[in-house]
Amino acid sequence: MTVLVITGTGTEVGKTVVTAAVAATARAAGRSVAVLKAAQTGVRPDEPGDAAEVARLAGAVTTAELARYPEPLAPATAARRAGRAPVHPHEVAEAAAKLATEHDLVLVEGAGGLLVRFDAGGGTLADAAGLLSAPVLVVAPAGLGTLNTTELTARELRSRGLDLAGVVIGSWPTAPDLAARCNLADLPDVAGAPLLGAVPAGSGHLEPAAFRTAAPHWLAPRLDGTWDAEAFQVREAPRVS
Ligand SMILES: Nc1ncnc2c1ncn2[C@@H]1O[C@H](COP(=O)(O)OP(=O)(O)OP(=O)(O)O)[C@@H](O)[C@H]1O
Ligand SMILES: C[C@H](N)[C@H](N)CCCCCC(=O)O
Ligand SMILES: [Mg+2]
Repeated sequence: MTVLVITGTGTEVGKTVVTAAVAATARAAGRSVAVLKAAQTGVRPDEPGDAAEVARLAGAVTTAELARYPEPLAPATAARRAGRAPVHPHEVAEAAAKLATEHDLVLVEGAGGLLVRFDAGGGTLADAAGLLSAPVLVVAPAGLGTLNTTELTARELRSRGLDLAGVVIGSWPTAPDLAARCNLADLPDVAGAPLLGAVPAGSGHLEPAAFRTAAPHWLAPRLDGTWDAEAFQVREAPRVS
């Protein structure tokens, strides 16, 4: 019964693909998994959201979404503009805690980066992680620019006393440039936490069966009730030269 909060250095960095990879890895280890998308923005009511995308790629997982706002904005802004109730951090925490009573692993995906606002009071995913005392996984881009945003995110987590489980690269290029290769060594340094995996670019477009077979090779979470960074491995990590 583990809750893992999955955030990123920003939007479109691969949180959903990484969430699917973690879910598929847990499923392959025989664990029951729930995925909670705290608030979905930028998706119409009839379209699949991030939680559905995780289920498509990872297989049988419970999905939950607390609110959906069609405009592609921060949840607080989208809720305000839609004249709808926002999602508050305590609601995210309560929903995750309930799912955790029924599943071995609960993955909570935010919207955009750590401090994106969910409500008019400035509530964020970081607040939900604090209420849950849950470890946080940070998804980061591979290339130039990622060191700054990863360190900012790590510092914010640390200043709140939150547990940074580690960093996962959301999309590792087929032909990594010098910055990407150097970042394999620099990311754990600036984050003060291990690099726990790297999902190859294009993986989100694999057939689901191929995704599920490959995912455990990108990262290896231990799912026995604790989150152990040591158990994650970057396999076949490219050499830095
Ligand atoms: N490893 C990958 N393989 C294939 N596509 C990827 C990969 N990483 C990211 N993408 C693509 O990049 C886009 C953004 O990825 P994703 O949806 O996972 O981002 P996100 O961080 O979850 O964004 P959001 O803040 O909207 O939740 C998507 O179109 C996705 O298909
Ligand atoms: C619409 C998008 N894909 C995400 N769901 C929301 C991202 C909000 C980012 C806000 C910001 O940091 O400026
Ligand atoms: Mg997403």
